[in-house]
Amino acid sequence: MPNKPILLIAFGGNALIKKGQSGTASQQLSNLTAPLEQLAKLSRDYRIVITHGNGPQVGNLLLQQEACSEVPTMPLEIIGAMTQGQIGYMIESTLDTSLMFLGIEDKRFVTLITYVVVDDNDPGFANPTKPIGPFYSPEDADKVPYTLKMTDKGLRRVVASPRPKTIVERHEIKQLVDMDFIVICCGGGGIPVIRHGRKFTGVEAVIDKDLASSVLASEIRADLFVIATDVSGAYIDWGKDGQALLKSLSVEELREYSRQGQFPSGSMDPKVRAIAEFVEKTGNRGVICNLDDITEAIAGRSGTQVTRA
Ligand SMILES: NC(=O)OP(=O)(O)O
Repeated sequence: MPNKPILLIAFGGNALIKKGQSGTASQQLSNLTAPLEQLAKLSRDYRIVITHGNGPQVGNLLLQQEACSEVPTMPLEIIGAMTQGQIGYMIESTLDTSLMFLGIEDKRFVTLITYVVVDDNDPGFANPTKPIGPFYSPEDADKVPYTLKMTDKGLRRVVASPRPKTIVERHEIKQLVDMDFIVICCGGGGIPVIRHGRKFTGVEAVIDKDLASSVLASEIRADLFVIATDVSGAYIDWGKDGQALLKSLSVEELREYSRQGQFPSGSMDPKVRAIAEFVEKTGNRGVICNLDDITEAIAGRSGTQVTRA
């Protein structure tokens, strides 16, 4: 119903493949079960948009493409589009099962191919920062023909990641949401495109899904923006003896911790910036939480809760 609040929830691609897993289809489908059972229940009270990352999946598909010389290798934005179908299918099939078990037979859902406009002069093209694919040992660094960078979780291949400016299908997404479809979109941060008037051209990059989700959440005026990941929220002094979960704070306080460098640049800081931008633009609540705690976090009892005041 149109009067239900709009919840936009973003799942990390890393959260679909847990630490130590290779990322088989059955592992990813199994990892989706707990979050989607929660979302199926929440669909009674919220209009829902699901976005998702693709870092591990897009990197794995790229490796498969590069390993085969018999057929042409696709450019990165087309591989990103493949992950929208791949992960969208896994989310749809798991959601369908969850809705069926709850006896919610009339709920409709759809996965939408989504373009996201970027600027062709974005500095992200010259300085690759987006980690994709598997982790590498330091001994591998000299053996692979692509750029590796040390992230807070380990050594990974990195690709260009321009900032998202606008979501091309935002009106279609809003209309589907208002019809109470659960909409799965903006997969992998969206397919990066440059706009030339009415024409869009794909560019080789992977957009940060948290930043793209924040743009979409503001553009469709979501009432609540949740980033669900593999940790319980944003921590200060992460990895140190006194590390502490930030439970409830204002957007100014969150920005100040970010300025102090409290959040790792390749993982938590983009989530913090995405939530801060949404709260500043809309005045609505933003939450960072664990994938298993979505319901509790939406109720305000778990995760990091960020508000304007
Ligand atoms: N595209 C993207 O941000 O993916 P991850 O969330 O998997 O890093």
